Amino acid sequence: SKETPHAGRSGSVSSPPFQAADYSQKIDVNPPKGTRDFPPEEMRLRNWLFQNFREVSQLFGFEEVDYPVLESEALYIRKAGEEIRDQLYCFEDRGNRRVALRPELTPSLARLVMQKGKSVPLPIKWFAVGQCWRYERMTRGRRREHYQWNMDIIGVPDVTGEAELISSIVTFFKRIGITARDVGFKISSRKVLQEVLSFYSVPETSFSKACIIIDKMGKIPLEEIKKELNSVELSTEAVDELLQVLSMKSLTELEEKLGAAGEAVSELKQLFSLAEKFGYSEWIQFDASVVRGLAYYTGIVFEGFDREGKLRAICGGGRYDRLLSTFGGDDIPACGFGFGDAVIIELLKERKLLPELPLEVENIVCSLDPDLQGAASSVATVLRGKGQVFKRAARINARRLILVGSSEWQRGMVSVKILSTGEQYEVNFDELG
Ligand SMILES: CC(=O)Nc1cnc2ccccc2c1
Repeated sequence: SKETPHAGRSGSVSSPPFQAADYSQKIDVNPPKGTRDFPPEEMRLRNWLFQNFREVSQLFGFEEVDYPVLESEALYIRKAGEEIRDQLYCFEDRGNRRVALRPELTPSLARLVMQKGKSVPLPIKWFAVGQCWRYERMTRGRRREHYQWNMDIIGVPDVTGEAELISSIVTFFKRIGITARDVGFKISSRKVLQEVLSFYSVPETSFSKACIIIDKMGKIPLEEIKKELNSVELSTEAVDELLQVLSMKSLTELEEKLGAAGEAVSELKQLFSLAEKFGYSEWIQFDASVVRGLAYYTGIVFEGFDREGKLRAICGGGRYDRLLSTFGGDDIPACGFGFGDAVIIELLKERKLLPELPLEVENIVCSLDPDLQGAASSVATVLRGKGQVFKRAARINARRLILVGSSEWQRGMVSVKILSTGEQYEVNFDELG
């Protein structure tokens, strides 16, 4: 029997004549489960949000980068029990390669930094706004894609990196009308956990697993948390001590527990004093329960939260000094954050801060006479090309209607109407430019 020909298959097999698909059955006009379309109005809001992401990133001297949405699955195979791993949108492509739609941007950044190696001087300050994917059983009806704004600083070993990143997010919030009364940042360090566990000679491999389990606090019962911590070789004594430290909300309390000599306390104190200098102290608080749900964080971690407590975390980030070595590279200190496009829009809706973004058109050119279509096109072309005369008008926030009428046109004139004021005047076509 004749094999059905494969696309891209060379050789003499003749493929059947192209059959237009038979759409007697109407196709499903909705996008795939968990994904969104962006019709014009939604697209204007998205562009407004992303424009603010980009302008803040550039204010802080970050350069924009991007990576393929499809990456090798190997970038995300971490064995710390992360949710992001269980929900990987992965498959085998036609070349039998294991690939995945990226669930986050940081591994791609690490890959590119390694690829660039010594050719890029440090510190590297890159930002990206990219679509990320997860494959969830639709039982939860949650989205399978979202856009994430990331800013990362590579090559800065001290907490000035984290201080600058938090400052950029505060700057973003202020630009869109969010204040320190609306949101705050919970800040801690994974070195708190490390120093507690070091008292109990817990194996290094348990560290990131313990972080992922602790990140589930408040989402699953405490008994379950304790059991899972036991299962990664934490003794009951270690677990009790840990839970007691994680409930701390003041650095003074933490210092009494861990002492002032350790890196955890000294780095947090340094970060809080830098926050004073940046002028965002009112936005941040120490909260030892923050660990974040990504395995690779090694130091300071932070998350933006809504003070009314109705929404999930707005953004999150921290230091990840070991990520490059897990990819077989040399370690370079790094820190960064991710900021999703979903929760922030929910927050703006809640606070009645969504911007009014009407369709904006500078000029409307209409011919009053069917055989003046060509003339109207000439006018529109001139306006699209230069339109200097109207830039001036635009400065006074004019919205104009340019009318091409036969009598005016015979005198080489077009009439201009400032719609906001109703004022109308004639302009010589030759002077339009
Ligand atoms: C609130 C929301 O949409 N979250 C969301 C949606 N899609 C994702 C896709 C990948 C990773 C995280 C994701 C997170």
